[in-house]
Amino acid sequence: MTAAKRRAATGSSSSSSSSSSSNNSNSNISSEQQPLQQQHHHHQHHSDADQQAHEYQQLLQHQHHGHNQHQQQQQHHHAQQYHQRQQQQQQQQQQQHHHHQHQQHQASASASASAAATLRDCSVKLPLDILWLPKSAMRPVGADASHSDCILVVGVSRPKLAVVFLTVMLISLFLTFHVLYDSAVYNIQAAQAVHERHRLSLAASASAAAYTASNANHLPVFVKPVASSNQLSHPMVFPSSRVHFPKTSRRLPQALIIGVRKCGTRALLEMLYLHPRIQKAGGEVHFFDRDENYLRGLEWYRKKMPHSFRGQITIEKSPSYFVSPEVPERVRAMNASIKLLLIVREPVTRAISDYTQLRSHAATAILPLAESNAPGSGYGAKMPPTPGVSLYAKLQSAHGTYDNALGSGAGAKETKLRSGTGAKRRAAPGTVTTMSTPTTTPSAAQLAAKSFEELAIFPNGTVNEAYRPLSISMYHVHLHRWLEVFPREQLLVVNGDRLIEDPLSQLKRIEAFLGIEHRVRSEHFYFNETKGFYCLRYDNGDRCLRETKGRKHPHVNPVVVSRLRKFFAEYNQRFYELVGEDLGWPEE
Ligand SMILES: Nc1ncnc2c1ncn2[C@@H]1O[C@H](COP(=O)(O)OS(=O)(=O)O)[C@@H](OP(=O)(O)O)[C@H]1O
Repeated sequence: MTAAKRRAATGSSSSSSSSSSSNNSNSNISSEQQPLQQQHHHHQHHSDADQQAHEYQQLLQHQHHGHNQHQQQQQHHHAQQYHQRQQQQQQQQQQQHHHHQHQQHQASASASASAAATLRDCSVKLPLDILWLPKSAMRPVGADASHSDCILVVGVSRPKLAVVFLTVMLISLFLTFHVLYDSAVYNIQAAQAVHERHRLSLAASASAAAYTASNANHLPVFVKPVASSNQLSHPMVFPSSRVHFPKTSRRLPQALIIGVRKCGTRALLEMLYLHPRIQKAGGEVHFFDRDENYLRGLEWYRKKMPHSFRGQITIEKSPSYFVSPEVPERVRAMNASIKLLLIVREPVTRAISDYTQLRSHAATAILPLAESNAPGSGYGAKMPPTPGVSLYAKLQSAHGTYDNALGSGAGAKETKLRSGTGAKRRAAPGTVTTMSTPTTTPSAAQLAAKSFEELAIFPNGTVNEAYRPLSISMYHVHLHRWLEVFPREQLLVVNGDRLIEDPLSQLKRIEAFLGIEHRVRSEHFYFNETKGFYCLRYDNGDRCLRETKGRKHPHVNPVVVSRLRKFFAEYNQRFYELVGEDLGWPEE
């Protein structure tokens, strides 16, 4: 279209050069001469504007038939006469001042004429030409049924440039929309967070007042009343209507569940997560107890943490922290004021739970080296442990391989990461593994066949204290190392047996210990008869812990249980002394 316009714009100059070709178009002369004659008569009644429009029409028609017109002009000089008449008529009509309708025609025709003039100047400047033209400037192919007087003409002279132009426009639009959308979503989230904090502060003040009034003289042991100012130490709503939007980020944990394995560490974390001020790491990170993780540095650890708002507490749990000697110092190096949660259970029950888990994964487990390496402590051994070998040394020797023996959860992950050879080490059922003591180490199948009684008690009746499920239950040995590094006030002992029976009592203690308001309520729990445990109730549904939590334990001979309880009585006393609380575990 633009090319056609260009031709129209340069029509007058090209007319002479096209005269030779027009000579070959004599057949068209009479047919085009007639309209010119008709125009001659017609123009006597037309305004100056109409004449300009016709002039422009002729220019456009000239795009297609210019050579014919010029031939016509050359042969009959009609065009010259026509222009002379036009000039005369213009003068007459200017003097007569035509009525308003004709002035409108004049305006549109002038625009068309100026557009035609502009074509000569601007046709190469922009890839897009947009023009309003009088409809008479077009020659419709078929019958014209429309009633409008003007048409919009868009021409693209440089399609590639036009495409680039449009693409840039679209990208700009998209980016603008994206920024607006992000900002809207962020504002909504921020407003919700501010609202939630405001609600929390109101609830905290109300509950603090009520609590002080009714329970001032009945504070439970180890629970410190928490000042409300401490509960919301980072106000985010400013006095004016200006709001400081809270920002989420990954933060290093301010509290750790350090163990003990099989005492309810997962249940505890999930229950705490009911509290809006608690954020939890998804899995067990094992940062402090695995050198390959620890060497990756704190930034690696931080990136394993969930996003949290300022004022929320991030908690991670890795039960093996409790029994790993290097961990307390490493934790203190990260945060000397971190809060530690230690959940314990009656030691023999815990050992049986541990055995149950090991047995259920026996197909992928190996025997703890401690049992085969410790003098006289192998499965085939009939002798009791050598006197003089310290319990701690035995625990150390048992440590590395015990974790490899675990089939799932922390143990499974540890098998892969710590040894890197877990798969190779797995013994096929019925075969003997080729570990350091191949002749005495039983296969997984043999392991699975061993009863708890056989593993825990030697035939001579002495306790196999190097048996890992038992050695982990000697809580005071491990806790001693922690209390050498951290003050007692920084550690809370959670009663795992009570957590099973009455979760709320333990959660209230923990909320107070962490300095957060009481938000976990009895409505958050319901007892699931099928599972035999409390399950969690959320706004969007109920959830029990998976089947690996709350397994049915095998029947253990009561004589063995009694024997073990007597054995642990002394250790338990030492533990009570360390924590300053008697947990009342049975002694036989
Ligand atoms: N509410 C609820 N639901 C299910 N299970 C519960 C619950 N509360 C505590 N427990 C006890 O948690 C025991 C598993 O402890 P852990 O989560 O610490 O195990 S692990 O070390 O992480 O493998 C698990 O031990 P087992 O009973 O031997 O399976 C449970 O007794």
